[in-house]
Amino acid sequence: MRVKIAAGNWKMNGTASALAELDALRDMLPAQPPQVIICPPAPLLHRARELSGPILIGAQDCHAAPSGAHTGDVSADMVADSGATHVILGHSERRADHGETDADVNAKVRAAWSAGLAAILCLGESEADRNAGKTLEVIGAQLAGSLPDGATAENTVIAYEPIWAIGTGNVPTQVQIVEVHDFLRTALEDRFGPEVGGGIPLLYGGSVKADNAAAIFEAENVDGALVGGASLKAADFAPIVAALAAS
Ligand SMILES: O=C(CO)COP(=O)(O)O
Repeated sequence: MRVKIAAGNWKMNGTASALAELDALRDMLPAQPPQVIICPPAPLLHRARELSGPILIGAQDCHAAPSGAHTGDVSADMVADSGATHVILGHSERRADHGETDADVNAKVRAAWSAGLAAILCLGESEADRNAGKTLEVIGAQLAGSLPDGATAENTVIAYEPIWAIGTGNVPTQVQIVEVHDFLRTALEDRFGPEVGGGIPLLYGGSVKADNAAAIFEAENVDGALVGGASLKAADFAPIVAALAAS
């Protein structure tokens, strides 16, 4: 059985006072929680890990190089040294804001694996791609280009995040979610074999809230969610964690 994962991406939100939400979330976890991962901004990683208890901590990016003259960047080793176990890579906001290509993301995933981190690899089509009927083509190319050989169920999580659904309240239909997740599952099984490809968790991300989470988690190949806005407050995120636990 695949691991279920509720991951929260705080993006560029939160200073030290926001860690009270992490503390509160710990107390709101269900008796049999899924894997819960909170990804705060980099300056909070150490302190987040100190108080997160059973909640795992992830970063939102890492550099592909192990060290060197890269002002402002953070290496995968530094992320691991903070106590984090995961790193989000290839998020559409980084692809847009920092011009990250599939090749860049591929190199970052390899750096993450070398540091012992699991990569949460994000893929997603734009609204124009979808309207042009190119969703699966775009997702397939991103998967092939961004995910290196060597992926396993332990070192990789894939998050499908349609760009037009992020922060907009526009959630895809269940049919659209199922189509992409089934496509990703088949692509992973074709490339890595049924055991490895069948074991890599697939998350949905984009406007997941307490009131739509349970329906999204019904799909066979949806193993959890990568949540932005609704992960910032424990009171908003805890019901999503509970819905996943009950799914
Ligand atoms: O981008 C996301 C998570 O990485 C999704 O963000 P929202 O949940 O705010 O739409």
